[in-house]
Amino acid sequence: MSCQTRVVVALDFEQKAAALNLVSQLDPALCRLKVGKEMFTHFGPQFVQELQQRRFEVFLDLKFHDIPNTVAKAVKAAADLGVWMVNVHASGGSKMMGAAKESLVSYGTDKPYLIAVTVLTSMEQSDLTELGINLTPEQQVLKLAALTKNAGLDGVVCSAQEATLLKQQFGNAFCLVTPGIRPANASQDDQKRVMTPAQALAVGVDYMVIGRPITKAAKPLDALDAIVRELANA
Ligand SMILES: O=c1ccn([C@@H]2O[C@H](COP(=O)(O)O)[C@@H](O)[C@H]2O)c(=O)[nH]1
Repeated sequence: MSCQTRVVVALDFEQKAAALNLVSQLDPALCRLKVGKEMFTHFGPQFVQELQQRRFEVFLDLKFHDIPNTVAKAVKAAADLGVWMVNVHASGGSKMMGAAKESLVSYGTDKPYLIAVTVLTSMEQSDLTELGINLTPEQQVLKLAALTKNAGLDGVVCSAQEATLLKQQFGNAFCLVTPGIRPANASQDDQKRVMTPAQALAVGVDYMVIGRPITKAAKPLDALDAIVRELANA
């Protein structure tokens, strides 16, 4: 996998025109795009289709978390939309994840990657404690990743800080998708478990989701280029 295609640009914009202005300057051979709750709620499946018509592979980041039947149907709808990757919350449990996986069987090799969110990268120890979880973020990620692996999903969303442990435990084919990527000196914003692109590459991350360091930069293309160069030189 080339270093460039590890980058998934998170399109979190209020205005579709602003998102498309950035997209029109991007090369689908060099990055993928992520559509999350904000833009999907504003602009719906049609926006995903517009990106796909521009030849981008899309990660639909809606983090489904509901009863098994509902999640299975939502995941199937994402597959019908032709997305490259879709996700659910691992904390929805094995039955929910198993139903999601089952809903993709009929798509054969055309199915999207199905991954599960472990512990959000914006969360730290105190956030888990507040929820009554008396484990470290790393222990909780490991627990939810094991559940995900046993349910037969393709991988997890985690932070790059857990990548070494997860690759050791579950092997290289278990896909690790990591938000919380911040170039050195960039603002962390609300992210807590962060790493730089070069550090994330070194610990074996498969895909890096990067939003504000690119989309809020004065020159977004220069910011993306700098990240791509950092990865190429790592
Ligand atoms: O644990 C998670 C899961 C998803 N996200 C999403 O990734 C991007 C990150 O954007 P930045 O601007 O680079 O912080 C965003 O769309 C989140 O919804 C995450 O950050 N952490």
